[in-house]
Amino acid sequence: MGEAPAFIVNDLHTENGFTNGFGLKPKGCETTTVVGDKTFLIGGTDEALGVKIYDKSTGKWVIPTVLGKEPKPCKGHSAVLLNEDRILVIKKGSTPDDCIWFLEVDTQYVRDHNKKVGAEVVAWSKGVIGYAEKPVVISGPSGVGKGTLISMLMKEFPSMFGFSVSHTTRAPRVMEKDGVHYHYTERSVMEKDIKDGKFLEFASVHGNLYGTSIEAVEMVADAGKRCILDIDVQGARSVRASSLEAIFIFICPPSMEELEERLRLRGTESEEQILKRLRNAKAEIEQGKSSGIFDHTLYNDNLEECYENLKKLLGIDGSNIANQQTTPKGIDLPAEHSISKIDNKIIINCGAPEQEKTSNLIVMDVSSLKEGAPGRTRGLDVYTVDSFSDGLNGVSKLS
Ligand SMILES: Nc1nc2c(ncn2[C@@H]2O[C@H](COP(=O)(O)OP(=O)(O)O)[C@@H](O)[C@H]2O)c(=O)[nH]1
Ligand SMILES: Nc1ncnc2c1ncn2[C@@H]1O[C@H](COP(=O)(O)OP(=O)(O)O)[C@@H](O)[C@H]1O
Repeated sequence: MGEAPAFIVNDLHTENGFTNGFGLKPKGCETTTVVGDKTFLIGGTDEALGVKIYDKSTGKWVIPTVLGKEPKPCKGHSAVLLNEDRILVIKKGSTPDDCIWFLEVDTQYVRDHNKKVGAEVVAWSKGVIGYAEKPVVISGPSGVGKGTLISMLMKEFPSMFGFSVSHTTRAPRVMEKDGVHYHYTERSVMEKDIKDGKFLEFASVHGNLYGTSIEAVEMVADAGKRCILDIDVQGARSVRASSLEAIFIFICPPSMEELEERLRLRGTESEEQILKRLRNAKAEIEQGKSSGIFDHTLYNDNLEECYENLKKLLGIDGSNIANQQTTPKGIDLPAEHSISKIDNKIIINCGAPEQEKTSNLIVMDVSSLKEGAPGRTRGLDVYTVDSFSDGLNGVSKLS
């Protein structure tokens, strides 16, 4: 997902315009954005979304570029200039699950490559913007019960949470499945992927390499679920320093003796591995308590109590679960909307609010927009406000 789409253009330019179906005649659903001498006309056909450029200095239209066939075209999109090189196209998806998509167009690329046949729009991104809550990072020493608590959470709220499946060089345990518990991988392969920038974080833990790929986190986000990461303290530190905004929870054992007993009863490690894990546990607990990385510490003495406390932290405990959505809700974008930009905020005006709706303005804050994996954009903060009179400073913040 999120790959830049291939653009195959065959002899497009004719006297009358374009023969590939990208006439892009103004039909009310195209938008134009001016960058210097160039006017970028963004429009859709029944099959895809495309950009056509009018060059004022030559008085000519240049070859249109296909942005992509996803989301499936349907009426209603608009575009706004993000900065001098980028146009953000806001596009309504064709199904309620699609919510809003954003496609980022690298105008520099379109300008430079508009004469090429078979070019690719490199900086093309898309994303479903929804209410997905901040990812949850869970750390703690081996045997403390992280996996057990996460399984309970995923079992009770299967549509709310998604697990970030890490990569590791350690061998699978008897009951573990490749692609479910971990992606089991060769060290050389993982090291190359790390070099290629595919990992959000990685660390050497108990003698093996572990890492969270950007893809692992994005797959959960793309499914509209809240991402759970089970990673060690070093990994948590790296995520803290990354662009991923998360909640950091450290799980502590009631005592070292209890931790040892749990590890031994689990029966998944060799004696040598158990001793190594217990040695590492002391340092991990010290760092977990004092590093300032973690927002919360939970003691896992009684499992049920600890689980209830975890749910409380995540705002899904018994007292307010009735008000919680079990699936993230997307932001609805009406076909009729207007778009404008004020500083780092893009404001989508959805018209007068309907009775059951409480808000009519969607604000996309692009001030912390960051590049994600190739072809993706992350860090777009989206929230709604009821009207301009509310100001733009965080009423009903959604993500
Ligand atoms: N930094 C980092 N740590 C990870 C990752 N995945 C797992 N870990 C940590 O690696 C440690 C060992 O995990 P594992 O081999 O499954 O053993 P367990 O903790 O005893 O169940 C644990 O502290 C995990 O939290 C990852 O992607 N990144
Ligand atoms: N509160 C608890 N009391 C007793 N045993 C527990 C508790 N929490 C977890 N366990 C058990 O301890 C072992 C280690 O738990 P696990 O979830 O695998 O830890 P981690 O993922 O942190 O390494 C498992 O056998 C699990 O059933």
